[in-house]
Amino acid sequence: MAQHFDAIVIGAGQAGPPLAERLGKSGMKTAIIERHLVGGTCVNVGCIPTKTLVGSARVAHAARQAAEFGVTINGSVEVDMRQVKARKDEVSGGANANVMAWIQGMDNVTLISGHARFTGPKSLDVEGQALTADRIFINVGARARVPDFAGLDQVDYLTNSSMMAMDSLPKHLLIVGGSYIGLEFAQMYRRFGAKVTVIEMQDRLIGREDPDVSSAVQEILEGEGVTVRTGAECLAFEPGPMGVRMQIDCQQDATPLDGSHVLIAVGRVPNTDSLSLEHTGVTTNARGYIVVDDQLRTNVEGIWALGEVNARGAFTHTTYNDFEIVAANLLDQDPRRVTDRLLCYGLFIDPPLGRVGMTETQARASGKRVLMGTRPMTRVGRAKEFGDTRGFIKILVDADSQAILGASILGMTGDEVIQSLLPLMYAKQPYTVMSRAVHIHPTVTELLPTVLQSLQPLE
Ligand SMILES: Cc1cc2nc3c(=O)[nH]c(=O)nc-3n(C[C@H](O)[C@H](O)[C@H](O)COP(=O)(O)OP(=O)(O)OC[C@H]3O[C@@H](n4cnc5c(N)ncnc54)[C@H](O)[C@@H]3O)c2cc1C
Ligand SMILES: NC(=O)c1ccc[n+]([C@@H]2O[C@H](COP(=O)([O-])OP(=O)(O)OC[C@H]3O[C@@H](n4cnc5c(N)ncnc54)[C@H](O)[C@@H]3O)[C@@H](O)[C@H]2O)c1
Repeated sequence: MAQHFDAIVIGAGQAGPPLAERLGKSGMKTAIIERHLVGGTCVNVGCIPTKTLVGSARVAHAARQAAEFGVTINGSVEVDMRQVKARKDEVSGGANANVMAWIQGMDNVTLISGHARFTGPKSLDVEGQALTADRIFINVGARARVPDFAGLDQVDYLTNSSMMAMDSLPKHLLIVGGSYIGLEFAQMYRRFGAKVTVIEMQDRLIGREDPDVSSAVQEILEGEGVTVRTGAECLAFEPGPMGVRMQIDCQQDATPLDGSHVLIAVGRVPNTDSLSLEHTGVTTNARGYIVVDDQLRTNVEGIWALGEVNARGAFTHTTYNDFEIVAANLLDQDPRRVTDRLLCYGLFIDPPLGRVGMTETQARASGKRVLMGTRPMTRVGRAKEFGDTRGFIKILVDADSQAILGASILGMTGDEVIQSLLPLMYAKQPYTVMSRAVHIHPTVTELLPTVLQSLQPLE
């Protein structure tokens, strides 16, 4: 006999727990099913542990630069990778424990451990346990994509998940994929003291960003001793003298690359392949992501998909916003929509890249009349005072509506500074609101009005 619930949430990532809480509070008998660790990717193998490692790496970097700031460290700067990992485990483990305690304290919510598979549009099997529900919310996330590279099965390789168990320093870390995951690991391991080589298939790093952002990021990484190989189209692996031997280029340069470890960071695949979705009629796209409408409903009545699995966002904040959208529509009679959301994210190298809205490339392709303002961080007082003038600010404005279209801020605190543009963009106010506003000195943000006062038409 199946156990019946008013609502079932599959996956306790970034949308599942807050949604289960709201559903339970509204009086619905709710179950949340998790097959591994509550908190999902962000808490256990994504944002939280990686940013904790970025924090350790930043201190190592700052300690090595101490003399430039007139600070003497007697003795060499050493990184104890076991302690680095222990600190990461404490922060990430603490977050996981908090999510667990939160779920266990929810009214009307039962946590069920195990892997869920659909047996029908309103029924599930969780390792032999039959469950039914009137409403089912899919929040199953994604995992590292591991392509079928020649010889990869002959070597030990790492993904963002298995990297979390590292408590020693690789001699030479080879990172396949020069995008968000690859670059954050590249800089942090270089700062920990490893030799690092990034191997990217495209002709530049972070191909979604503007070319000037890609080259400035490459310069930052190379300036710290990371080796970057772009245009690497023909990869093959075999065991080698250091651990792994890689063939990168089959045409021009046949010299193999020897590394002690290899990290595969070439994108994500959705966890829909083990959900038995064929029993539901839910539509997925060619890459396996669930197709949803603007309010996150699938094509099957009573089934929603939230978070990375719906391909409408690939970040923790977009996943959490998915929860807000579903809860607002279902429980608050508030018709919030995905298309109300503005794109924003960070790349947490140091200094970080903050991004909102359109890139320059997208603005040029939009057909709009576009104005652009830029400023190198070498002309930002705060950056000079704090000794990090790498990067630049770039803001794009619609010449006709005066709306801010997008921005890239690569530079110290760029991930924070850029967010001061967001309320203006959500409020659909002209850039002049900001360019006329007085900001605090000496900060990076105080230069945003200056940049906006020097807008020029895009050529
Ligand atoms: C290395 C790394 C760094 C990142 N850094 C950032 C960052 O700095 N900022 C940011 O915004 N984003 C970052 N992200 C992205 C962010 O982690 C994800 O976008 C976010 O966690 C997605 O949340 P989700 O709830 O959709 O999925 P997840 O967090 O993956 O949660 C899905 C959950 O569902 C469970 N599950 C899957 N299938 C089943 C099943 N059949 N039955 C039961 N349970 C199931 C999984 O075990 C998992 O717990 C990072 C990602 C990675 C990999
Ligand atoms: N700061 C953040 O918010 C943050 C940090 C890490 C990850 N994430 C999320 O995780 C997602 C996945 O990140 P990612 O960096 O793994 O993937 P990605 O899809 O952003 O980039 C994959 C990279 O690998 C390259 N690549 C693909 N195939 C290759 C091959 N055969 N050889 C060499 N290079 C190859 C691509 O050209 C691309 O540069 C992102 O979309 C992002 O949303 C976010």
